[in-house]
Amino acid sequence: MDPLTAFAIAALMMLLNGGVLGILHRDLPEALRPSAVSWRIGTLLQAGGCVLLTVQRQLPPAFLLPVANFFLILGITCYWRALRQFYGLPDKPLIYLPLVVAVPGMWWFVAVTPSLSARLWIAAIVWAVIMFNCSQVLRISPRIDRAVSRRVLIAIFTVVAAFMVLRAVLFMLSPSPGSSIIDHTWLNMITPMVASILPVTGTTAYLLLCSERIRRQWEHAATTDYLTGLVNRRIIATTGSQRVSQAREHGKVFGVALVDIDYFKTINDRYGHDIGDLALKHVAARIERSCKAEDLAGRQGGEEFVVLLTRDDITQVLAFGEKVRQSVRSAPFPANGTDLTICVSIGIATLTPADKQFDDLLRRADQALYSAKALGRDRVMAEFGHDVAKSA
Ligand SMILES: Nc1nc2c(ncn2[C@@H]2O[C@H](COP(=O)(O)OP(=O)(O)OP(=O)(O)O)[C@@H](O)[C@H]2O)c(=O)[nH]1
Repeated sequence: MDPLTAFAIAALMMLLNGGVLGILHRDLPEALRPSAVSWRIGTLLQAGGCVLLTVQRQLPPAFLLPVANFFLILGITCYWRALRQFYGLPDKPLIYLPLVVAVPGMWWFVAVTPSLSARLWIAAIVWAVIMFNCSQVLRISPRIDRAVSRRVLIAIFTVVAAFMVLRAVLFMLSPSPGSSIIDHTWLNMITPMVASILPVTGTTAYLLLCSERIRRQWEHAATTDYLTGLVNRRIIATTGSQRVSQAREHGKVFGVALVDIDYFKTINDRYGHDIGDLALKHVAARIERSCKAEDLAGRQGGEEFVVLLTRDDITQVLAFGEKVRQSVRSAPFPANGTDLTICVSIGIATLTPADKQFDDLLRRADQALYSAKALGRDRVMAEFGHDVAKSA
């Protein structure tokens, strides 16, 4: 097989991948589509560049080589753009700078001062710069994305960049360098294969990156309360059961605080549901501020929140409840031009040997909360009628 046939096969594979991505991208969520479209354009441009390289014997090099390189470099620039869009980074015209510099340079070293080695170096540097930036976009986002496909893409960008530089170096070191990129050297043979790694294998890795993002979004939606951002009832129940076992194993005090906004219906009726929602977010934020890293706060439903606490002794659990109550009371929040002070009632229960499961603990915290409401609200009650504020 000669290098031109290899370029033709590579172009065909890229076209197929670009076509498949074109069909599949409609299945992606709205937020991922701009990035998928950029990736698809990148793949089709790469294919276009390879098609042009297959007909290079038929067209004048001064026209063909700059145009083919324009397609190829714009293609990888589109990958860079696609990754920036994927991670929500703003569009930056500067990403087209390598293209703007490289294409006239290519033309110069074909038409004015012909030099294959200069062209190879321009290609090597430009590809390395763009590949490096693509991997940087992926590298700075590990907290958002721990997908294996992210690491695969970084590896692909690194391999392609390294190959382009190696190709220029080997060409310079070769005792009898070929006069064009269609000579039958092993380097020219593997060039189309390495060039197709990105649009072919890279596209698969990119699609897996998208599917991992979708999976995470589903997982987040299934575990998080959409309004407050706290975990939902389901996670509280499963984590609560785990913490019961852990507390028994390590001899720690495990407590539950049920936090309920007082007269919440009145807030809704007087100020409207939107302000009610703001009040829920406000209380959620005050609770989170009072939590330690190992605590877990969640929304149980309506205007009720739950906090799972592991402490050294019971007084620390009770102190947490009082801290939350005072934190909410002391921080009015803006509602329709006025500062609204809201209060919460809190019921607290700690794990006892008699508790069989997490629900038993939750039930006793609920009874304590009921007492706090019955005694006039804006207070913390522990189980068995222990009024925290009064005893402090
Ligand atoms: N804005 C808003 N309101 C909600 C939401 N979920 C439940 N509610 C409202 O919360 C109110 C709860 O009212 P009640 O159970 O009577 O509680 P309350 O008025 O706080 O009374 P106490 O708890 O006894 O002090 C109802 O009006 C529900 O419509 C929500 O997500 N957003």
